[in-house]
Amino acid sequence: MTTQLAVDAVAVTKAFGSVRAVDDITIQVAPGEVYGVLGPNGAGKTTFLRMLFGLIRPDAGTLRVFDRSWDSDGIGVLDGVAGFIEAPGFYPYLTGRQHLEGLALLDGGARPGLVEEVLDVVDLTDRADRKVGGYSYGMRQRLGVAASLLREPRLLVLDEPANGLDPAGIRDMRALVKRLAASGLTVLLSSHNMDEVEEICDNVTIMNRGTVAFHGSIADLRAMAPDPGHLLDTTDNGRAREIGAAHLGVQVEATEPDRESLTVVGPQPAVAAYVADLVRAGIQLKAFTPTRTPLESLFFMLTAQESAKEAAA
Ligand SMILES: Nc1ncnc2c1ncn2[C@@H]1O[C@H](COP(=O)(O)OP(=O)(O)OP(=O)(O)O)[C@@H](O)[C@H]1O
Repeated sequence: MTTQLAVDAVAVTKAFGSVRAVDDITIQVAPGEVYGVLGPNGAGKTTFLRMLFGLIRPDAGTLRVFDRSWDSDGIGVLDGVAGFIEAPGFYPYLTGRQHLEGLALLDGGARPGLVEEVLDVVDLTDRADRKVGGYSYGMRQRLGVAASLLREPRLLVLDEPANGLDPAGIRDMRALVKRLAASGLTVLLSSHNMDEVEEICDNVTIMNRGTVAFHGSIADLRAMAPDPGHLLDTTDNGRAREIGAAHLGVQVEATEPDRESLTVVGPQPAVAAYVADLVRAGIQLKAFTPTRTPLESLFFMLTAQESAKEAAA
């Protein structure tokens, strides 16, 4: 028995003039999973999602959603699919509830109680009768998700849902996506934040300049991640470097460009042993802070190398 894929995009390409925004991308999303499309600005994430929603057509490749394609099924592709590209738009003078009731009417009417249900899911019940003009950005994003849920979708597509949110808004949005995923909904989301994708996704495609830089599970990604790095400043950085040179498993170097502090890279136990040796040698730590997380470093490595090559050229 074959499982019908929620999204089955094979060798999809889209160019705008000389820019290949999406270049031979294959993305397959199984039902029930949370799939992340991760990449820096301009990687092609939104272009891919716009093709999925039929807003633009691919130049090449095939794109099927629950086994339907734009060519053979037209708008039927979007049966069971909901979401938004970039930020959802609302009328500031209408309340959250009025928006949802209006949208439900436009969509042919919602079953009784559904508006209340989706308001509850996105945690907006208390604010439902306030005008959207007074909503925070995070509340508007959540209202956008509520509007999508009115269609009772099987697949929810979100384009950088946490973009522009403050830390509390980011936390709430991630919690919401996790709740939706736990309810069995398939979620495809784009992001440029590695932590976000690690926290909420099962599988990920990392895009860079239209192409796939990595494709696989979050566990595979973690296995590829480099050792964590720390910025270290001590009362005697010269001696700290010498002690580092004698320590197997850690790399201690002057931090570029000013070389005033040290960068320590290595697996956590080796770094802890090195720091303990510094203390034993009477060297005091003035600063010891993590630089990028291992996954952030990996994301940077996967996506920055090509950009750096182009900049150099
Ligand atoms: N309608 C368009 N016309 C011309 N170029 C476009 C168009 N849409 C996208 N592009 C270009 O295609 C590339 C990919 O853009 P896209 O918006 O898909 O990236 P993204 O990964 O979503 O980035 P961001 O995180 O900034 O939204 C960029 O170089 C962009 O300038």
